[in-house]
Amino acid sequence: MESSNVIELKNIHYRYDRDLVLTNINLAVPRGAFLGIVGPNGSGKSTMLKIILGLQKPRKGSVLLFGQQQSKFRDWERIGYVSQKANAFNSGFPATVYEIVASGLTKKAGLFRMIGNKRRPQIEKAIRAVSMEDFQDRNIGELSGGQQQRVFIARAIVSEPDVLILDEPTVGVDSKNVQTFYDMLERLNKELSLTLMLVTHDIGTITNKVTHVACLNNTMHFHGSTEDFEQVKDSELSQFYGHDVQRLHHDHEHSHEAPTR
Ligand SMILES: Nc1ncnc2c1ncn2[C@@H]1O[C@H](COP(=O)(O)OP(=O)(O)OP(=O)(O)O)[C@@H](O)[C@H]1O
Repeated sequence: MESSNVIELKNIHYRYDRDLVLTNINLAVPRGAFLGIVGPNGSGKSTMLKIILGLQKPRKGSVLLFGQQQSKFRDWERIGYVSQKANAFNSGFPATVYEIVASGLTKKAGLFRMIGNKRRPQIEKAIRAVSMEDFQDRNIGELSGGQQQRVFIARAIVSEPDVLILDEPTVGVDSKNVQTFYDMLERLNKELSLTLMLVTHDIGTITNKVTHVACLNNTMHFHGSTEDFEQVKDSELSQFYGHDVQRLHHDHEHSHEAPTR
């Protein structure tokens, strides 16, 4: 039977040149989880994602994907990825939303290979999943940063992966749309049973969305369920970040409290 963890890192060490960027990293992502990875700038978050994706090779430790050693793993279409700064198009970029999403089906062949009409329902389903159906024929460069990011998520899920990995997807999303963006991710996680792994600085916004949290600062300071994360004291978090952090609490958290009188 396949492992219940879709991704596992065991005792990972990584350095680019001199200093260790990642030390003794252990992480297990259960099937169906929505994991938020937080940490200060330069703490190794993107590097950890690149190791999972096989783009960087760790000095020490092992990576398991769906229970299989990464070196033997071939089903890369099961893992969708949207990199940082994926949405940096200028207004003249000559491709429509539909074409960009369709290109997710021909990753090896490049952006503009023609795709037959029989794939149309699959492409339209991915566009609907990110609520961009009204913009299907628009040029990508004419959309806001947040809308472009949705299109890149549709491109990453059009091949129906089991896991979607996102590196800071709310960069370029204006603050009033961040919440609806996370609502959409929560919907993808629940309705499509898509395991989500997301690097973010929005620690306050994510704690009422994600099921698991990982706090990384070269080593793994915390990794566990959101309920357990709620028990981590704010003072410990500030210590780990090196500055004050604001953490919003669950909306429902106080509604269960007994009235004081
Ligand atoms: N290609 C590279 N060559 C050398 N050092 C690198 C390279 N990429 C990243 N680093 C260094 O590795 C460390 C971790 O970088 P990484 O991008 O993984 O951090 P991050 O947590 O994703 O940061 P941010 O939140 O700023 O995106 C940083 O000190 C960075 O300067």
